Amino acid sequence: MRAFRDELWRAMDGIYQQILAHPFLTGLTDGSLPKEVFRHFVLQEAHFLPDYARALAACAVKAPDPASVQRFAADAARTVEVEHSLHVELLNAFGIGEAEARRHPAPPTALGYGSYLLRACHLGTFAEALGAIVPCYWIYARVGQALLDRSSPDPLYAWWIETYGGEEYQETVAGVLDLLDEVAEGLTGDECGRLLANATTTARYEWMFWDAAWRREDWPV
Ligand SMILES: Cc1ncc(CO)c(N)n1
Repeated sequence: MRAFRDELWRAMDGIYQQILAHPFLTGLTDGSLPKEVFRHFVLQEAHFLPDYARALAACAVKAPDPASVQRFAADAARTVEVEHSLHVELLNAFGIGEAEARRHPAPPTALGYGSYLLRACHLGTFAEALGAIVPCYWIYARVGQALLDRSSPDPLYAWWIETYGGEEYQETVAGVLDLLDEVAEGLTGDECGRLLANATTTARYEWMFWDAAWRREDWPV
């Protein structure tokens, strides 16, 4: 029997290929990505990560067994503690204080993506929430892996690539994918369809998040 994860990946693969080809990511590996663009990406992350952590916590609330509750609660805590603190360091590297980052209103795509995740994880069933959250993990893990060999001549960009391409993150994601396959066994066709639709929306937002950083997107009015 084919694992359900293969079906989920098929729903995202076309979008993933466009992510890899995006000038943001090709610029990371050849080091040509302008610093102001990466700075904008970090600012978007500063706004997005707290919502992402809350969405993970909502998954913990709906998780069907104690081990899964622990997995999502731990990832929510890690998102707040590790990722946010790393990004605070990056913000400092760019001379953006935490207060300034908070003062800057969340740019449209970062706000839209975080709001969508919260909506999907709060209003959906556990399976629907999982559909929305899995691509966040999986696309970052695949992007990190794909960029790892080429890495980057820029130490800051190389650090970013190693964070997501590294073994620890890969193991975290492998655990979530095992859970996805397990959960999918008990779903109806309709539930699988809703899970996959959410995954596609998240994959689109992932592309949009990089593209928004590339354009240094802000509110037009
Ligand atoms: C936009 C975005 N998606 C996923 C992750 C994975 O942690 C992240 N840090 N940021």
